[in-house]
Amino acid sequence: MSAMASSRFDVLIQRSVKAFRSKRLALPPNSSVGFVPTMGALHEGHLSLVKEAKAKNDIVISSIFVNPTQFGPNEDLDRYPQQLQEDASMLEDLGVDLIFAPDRDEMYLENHTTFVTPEVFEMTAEGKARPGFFTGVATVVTKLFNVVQPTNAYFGQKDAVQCCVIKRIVKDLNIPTNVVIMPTVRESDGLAMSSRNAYLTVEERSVAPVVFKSLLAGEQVWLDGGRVANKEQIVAEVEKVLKEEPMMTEIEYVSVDSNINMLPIDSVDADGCCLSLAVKCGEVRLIDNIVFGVAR
Ligand SMILES: Nc1ncnc2c1ncn2[C@@H]1O[C@H](COP(=O)(O)OP(=O)(O)OP(=O)(O)O)[C@@H](O)[C@H]1O
Ligand SMILES: CC(C)(CO)[C@@H](O)C(=O)[O-]
Ligand code: BAL
Repeated sequence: MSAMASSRFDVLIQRSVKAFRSKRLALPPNSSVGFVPTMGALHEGHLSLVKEAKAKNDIVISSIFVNPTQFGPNEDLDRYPQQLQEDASMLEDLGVDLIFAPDRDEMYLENHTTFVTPEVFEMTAEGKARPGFFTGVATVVTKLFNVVQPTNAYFGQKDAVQCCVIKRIVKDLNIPTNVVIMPTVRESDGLAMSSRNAYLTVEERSVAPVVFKSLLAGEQVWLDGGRVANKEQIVAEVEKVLKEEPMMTEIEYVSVDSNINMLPIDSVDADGCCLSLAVKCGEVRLIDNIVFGVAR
């Protein structure tokens, strides 16, 4: 993250835990605090979380931090999009009260050794695809919660397993924060908004909506079967639709799981499921999911 040598956002953005804490302590006592953690490069998906936080809380705080511990060795940590000034401007326009945007060294002191590992979620399809990812997420979110001390924290359904992980750490570690999950915001052609969509070429972007279309085709199998279907039928339909698009170069997984905890289920009855996938569109990894049946 580039150094912020004196900008008009100096009051809004706090870069150290110490400075942030003194601002946090100065907030009116008993104010409800809504918190939206992000990695920046904000889009309407993030902003939907901020708007909800604004509507339901006295104070809104957002964080912008590209968390190194959740990136695998061959992932995009060093080229993850960064645009702190633009992000701060968008958050200011929405009435965000404070932004916590620490440097890596501020969040992870030398010899940092304590990690939060939500082991069971390593068994999810996304957990298997990104070993260590959920340990990185759980660790940084625990740290952020300890710094920010939010009343309510807002996360997007697009990252379905992440939502389950956060709910679980809050429960397991007695963190006094209410976790709110918001629906996935999509482009008009159905593509789930994501900061990494910026990596797509024009051609890739034009075919990327097939991801959402394939999920809907999977749901249709379930609907056509009278809201009962075996997982294999659903997965086969999703894969068929994806394979019709040559620019979808690799299907990492298509998975049908419990819509409560994202762990595998045997069959998909009227209680529904979460149908999720990860694919490579060219070199860009896209994830998406839909829930059918009972809402999460
Ligand atoms: N399309 C979306 N709709 C709703 N929430 C979203 C959407 N995209 C991201 N979020 C949520 O915003 C929060 C911050 O996510 P993050 O900064 O990683 O953005 P991202 O677009 O998911 O990035 P990436 O492309 O790296 O996955 C998370 O809770 C995430 O689930
Ligand atoms: C929750 C989060 C901010 C933790 O780094 C990140 O995983 C994200 O942006 O979804
Ligand atoms: N939105 C989840 C963050 C990540 O993929 O690293």
